[in-house]
Amino acid sequence: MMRIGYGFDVHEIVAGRPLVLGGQRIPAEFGLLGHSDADVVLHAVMDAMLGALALGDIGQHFPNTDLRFKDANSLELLRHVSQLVHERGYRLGNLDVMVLAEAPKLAPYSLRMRESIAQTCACEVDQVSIKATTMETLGFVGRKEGIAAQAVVLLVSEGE
Ligand SMILES: Nc1ccn([C@@H]2O[C@H](COP(=O)(O)O)[C@@H](O)[C@H]2O)c(=O)n1
Ligand SMILES: C[C@@]1(CO)OP(=O)(O)OP(=O)(O)OC[C@H]1O
Repeated sequence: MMRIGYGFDVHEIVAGRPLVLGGQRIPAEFGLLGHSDADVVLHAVMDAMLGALALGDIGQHFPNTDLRFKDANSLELLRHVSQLVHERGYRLGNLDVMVLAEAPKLAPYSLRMRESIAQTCACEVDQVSIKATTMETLGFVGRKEGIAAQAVVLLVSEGE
């Protein structure tokens, strides 16, 4: 049995916060606004994993009104979601992420992001893909007002 899931998230660019994407601190003169560490990549990945099993979304599992998640490390939230997937009898087949960011250039950090996700989800690095695109200066991404990420995930029944 296989299940597919899709996730999307956006966070606003602000000064004075670290930029954390895919569980990695990325050098930049700005960060992202959020209740948690605002890791838009991991948020899209978690929503895709939850969506694949019709388990709701991250806002339901980790409410942004709950002080336990203030400045939360999203890798810890991903570990929890990955555990839920295993408890339901599934494992990650593969996941593919598209990051929409005008800056910074993310390709140099892609492997490290993939490694942190793979380690947290107990899978191989080649099961995790992270790509990035600019929006060619168009829209809120193009104006450097925010960064967005989309993710698709395939989950496979344990044993298959
Ligand atoms: N934040 C980004 C955006 C893009 N890249 C890489 O550059 C390539 C060209 O981007 P376009 O938006 O002009 O198509 C893209 O394919 C990525 O390899 C990046 O690393 N970080
Ligand atoms: C991850 C959570 C945790 O409080 O925080 P935020 O940083 O607000 O991120 P968002 O993607 O807006 O919502 C999900 C929340 O569950």
